[in-house]
Amino acid sequence: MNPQQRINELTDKLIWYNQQYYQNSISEVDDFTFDQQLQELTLLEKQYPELRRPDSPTQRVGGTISKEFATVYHRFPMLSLGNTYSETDLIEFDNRVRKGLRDEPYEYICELKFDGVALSMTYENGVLVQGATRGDGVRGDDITANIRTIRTMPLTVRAQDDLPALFEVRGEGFLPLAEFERINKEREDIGEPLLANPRNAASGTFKQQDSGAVAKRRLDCYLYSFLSEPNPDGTERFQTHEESLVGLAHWGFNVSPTWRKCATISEVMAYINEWETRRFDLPLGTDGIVIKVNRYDQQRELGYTAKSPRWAIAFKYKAMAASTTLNAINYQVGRTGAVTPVAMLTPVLLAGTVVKRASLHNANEIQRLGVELHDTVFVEKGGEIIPKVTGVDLTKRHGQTEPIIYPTHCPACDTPLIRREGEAHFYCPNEKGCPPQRQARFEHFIQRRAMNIESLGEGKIQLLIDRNLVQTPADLYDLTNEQLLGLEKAYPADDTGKVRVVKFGQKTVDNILTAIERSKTQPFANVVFALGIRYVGNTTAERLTDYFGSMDALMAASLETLSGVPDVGPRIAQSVAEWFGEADNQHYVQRLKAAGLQMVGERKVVEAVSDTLTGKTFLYSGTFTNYTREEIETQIAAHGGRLLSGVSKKLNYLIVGENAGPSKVAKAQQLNVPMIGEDEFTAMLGE
Ligand SMILES: NC(=O)c1ccc[n+]([C@@H]2O[C@H](COP(=O)([O-])OP(=O)(O)OC[C@H]3O[C@@H](n4cnc5c(N)ncnc54)[C@H](O)[C@@H]3O)[C@@H](O)[C@H]2O)c1
Ligand SMILES: [Zn+2]
Repeated sequence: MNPQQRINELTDKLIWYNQQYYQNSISEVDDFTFDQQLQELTLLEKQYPELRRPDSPTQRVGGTISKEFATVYHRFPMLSLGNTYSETDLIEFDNRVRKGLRDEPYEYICELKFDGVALSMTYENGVLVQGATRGDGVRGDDITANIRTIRTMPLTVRAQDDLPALFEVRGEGFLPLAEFERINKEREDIGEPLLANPRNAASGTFKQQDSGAVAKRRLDCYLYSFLSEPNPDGTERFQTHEESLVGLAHWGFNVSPTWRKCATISEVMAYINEWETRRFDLPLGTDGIVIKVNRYDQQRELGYTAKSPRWAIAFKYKAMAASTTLNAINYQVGRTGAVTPVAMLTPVLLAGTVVKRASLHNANEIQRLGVELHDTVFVEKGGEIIPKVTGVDLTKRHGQTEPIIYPTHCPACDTPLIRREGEAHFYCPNEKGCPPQRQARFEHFIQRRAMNIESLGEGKIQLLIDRNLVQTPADLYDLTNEQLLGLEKAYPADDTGKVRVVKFGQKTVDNILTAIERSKTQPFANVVFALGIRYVGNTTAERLTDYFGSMDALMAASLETLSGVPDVGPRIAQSVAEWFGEADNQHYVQRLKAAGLQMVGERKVVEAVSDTLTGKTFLYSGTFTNYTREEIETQIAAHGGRLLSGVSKKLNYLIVGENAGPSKVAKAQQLNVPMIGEDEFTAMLGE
């Protein structure tokens, strides 16, 4: 391939990766591969400057702006950072800095490189007025409503000291690891595809239209930069980056306490080494460290390239990888029947912990990796807690490897597996009889957010199932003291090496029976969630119970009615309708009802006030001065109107509030759906 062809190929590829990464929050390749290709392109362009394309990704910040949000122009451009994976490059960086500053003394501030999304927040007279993404560096997306959901982000800065009337702070928005795990656990629970990694999840979340949905994911942000115009007398608010970090923290901004001032590049190296493993104890993913010249006057002296400051550089850690042997694959069956392959490995030390298993995601992934049994594989730990298999060391492949034959039947109950249209996972369809699915169904039922019978956890359920005392969760309500007292079983050692003994003494039995009795007072929404209908998580359960008010009404609802419930899309509606359509499930619900569980909502069904809105359909978007979300819905229902879940030809009115979703507004315009404000709506009620 000649240089021109290679330059074109790399340019096209990198543009495509950038687009996927910044627009769709998808990583087509790992960062190391991306950075290597970018590096190769940079070198080629240096060698053949005349071949550099005007759209080259070496010349611009990779992000873009989107149509869904209003565009904002940054007062100060938001740049990228030069990056390196090598210590030699760092020493060269240090040499360039020394030369650039003509041997004047200087210091560095080292920070962790947080792996999330760059955000910029503007404050006017101490009030947060705008939050934006980096976009292409010059223009970004206005995501103020989403940024307001960050609990640690001050909406107003109440400082005693004189604040500049206008200033900007910048930082990295991220999804804390614990939150990432929680969301994925919940998604797994209700059969949703899992989020790939915390960085892409954060970036996808910040770009959602519905800030209510954003608020449910507890995003956070670490601030690392302060910008304002100089004081009227020409002096700067802060003289150094260090002062700005201290100042930000003092004003109540969330500054990670992990930064450190370093006098020399060897102190920087020590910081790098120290955090190479310590970073895994932090509450978020990090992928390196950032080194910045401390004094602002020196930063100005060093200046910028087209894309990044010359006074800073990112040192990136190569993903922590180890190589080991793949001994076997364990196929685990989840609550919804999804089969997940887990790699069983010869134990190996990785980022300070011994790793014995790693995720292989699904059948496609096994095929993509081309991995065989007894291969030497690479395992990596990224932001996530569970490491993953990322490749095969083909140089170590020997004659004894065996192709992996993906099971065609459930490893637990031998039912033929099925694959649904467009899904990567295989499923065992034997929901009721498959042992792990049955057990998971019980575990779902007893969890705190459902019926809260957690005293049955840790193997006790398994024993009840093993002894045939319960078939479905409804059987729990028939258990007696005599049946439970004295039950005992020793379970063989698992890979922790401990034999587990499950034993039902009188005290345990009392606790269990009390918890079962008490579960009858759990709210109706918890009962609906406990049923374990695919795609019905806590929030959806609440939406359904609010809307229908009783189990009878919910069971009788048609697919069409279900689809009209706010936040319930066609996919969920279908799943709910199918579930209640099965005779088995109807019988199950009847038994729970007979046991005395809550089958009606506590919130009373809305009382009719008038029929002024009868026959009219509504949808609202944004926030209102005189109504909360709930109140506006109540008003619509109380006056006989109906709420729709999306903009369509069937919609009569879109009620538009502050920060209304631009896509809804655009669609309403396109379909000629009248848009009304809050006051017009109030007038329609005729009150
Ligand atoms: N895998 C892919 O497909 C793919 C595609 C595009 C980009 N990428 C990755 O993204 C990188 C390019 O992204 P980039 O231009 O945002 O550069 P970058 O992420 O390497 O560095 C700049 C960014 O670092 C962040 N940052 C985190 N902590 C910081 C701190 N303490 N101080 C200052 N900034 C901090 C800021 O968001 C800033 O915008 C690439 O090097 C690559 O690794 C990957
Ligand atoms: Zn099965």
